[in-house]
Order: sequence, then structure tokens, then C-alpha cells
Amino acid sequence: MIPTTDICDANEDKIAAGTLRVVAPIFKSWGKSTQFMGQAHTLKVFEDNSLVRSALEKDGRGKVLVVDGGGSTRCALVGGNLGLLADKNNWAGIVVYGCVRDTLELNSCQVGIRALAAHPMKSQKRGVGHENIDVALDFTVVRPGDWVYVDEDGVLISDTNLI
Ligand SMILES: O=C([O-])CC(=O)C(=O)O
Repeated sequence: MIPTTDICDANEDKIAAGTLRVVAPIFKSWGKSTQFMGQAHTLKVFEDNSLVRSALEKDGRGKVLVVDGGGSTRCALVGGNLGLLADKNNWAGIVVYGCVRDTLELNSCQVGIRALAAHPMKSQKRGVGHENIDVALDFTVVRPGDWVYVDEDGVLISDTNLI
């Protein structure tokens, strides 16, 4: 993958126009893939990971699951079992505006994972949330189908494929 630094340097016009967006540097990294890219499949949930599981149960076709968890640091939205599911079903990565758990298990998964922090508690499972809508990672908008580029230097969201 082209480094996020190079993508930024080559696309200053798009950053100025807002069609390429740089997410604030708020994430920690888990999973073996420290670099990943793909189109966004979006979820908006709050302290309930039912939709995260149902999305990861489907074929990811190389996409990145973008989970807007509202920034909650009160429970985890992804754990070891969901990491294994992501590997099995061809997801390139998972970006969570919220927390994860079972981080030792997540680190043995191939999928790339970014989240705010580790948290030991599981979430509720009431089936509440929205799929395939515009979401936010902190102050950065992510629309379904946007291109997501992630590496050791950051997380980029683009309206178009830049690679
Ligand atoms: O099911 C959950 O809430 C998340 C979890 O712990 C796992 O994926 O193993």
C-alpha cells in the first residue's frame, strides 16, 4: 500500500477541498495487518455490538468495517471471536470509534484493527443501531463506499480511490 504520508503529500488539493480527510490521531492498533485499505462498510451503534457481529458474519469482500460507536469507553464492541470472524469472512480491517477487548487474541488475527482503547466489558446485544449510513470517526465523516487507508501513521478517508 502507498503510505498515508505519500497520499497526503500528493493530494493537498483534496485535503483542502475536504474530499480527502485525515482522522485525528486517536487510535491504537491491534491485529497483524498494521497497514490496510478498502471501501468502508459503515455501522452506527452505541454500546451494542449486535450489528457488528451480523456485518462480520457476511463476506467483507476486502472492505473495511467502520464502526461509529459514539466514542464510548464504557464497553467493547469487538473481541476475539469477532476478530476470527473478520479473518474468515475476508474483511481487510475494522476501525472502531469505541473500544475492543481480548486484545491478545486480536493480535493473533490477520485483520487490521484500530480502536480508541481496550476495555474488559462486553457490550449489550439488543440489535440496536444503523447500517450503511453516514457516520463519524471523531469529527471525520465516513460515508458508505468511501475509501479508507490505514497505516502506522494514520487513518485517511477519501471520496474516491487514490491508489
Ligand atoms: O461478542 C462480543 O461482545 C465481543 C467479544 O467478546 C468477542 O468477539 O469475542
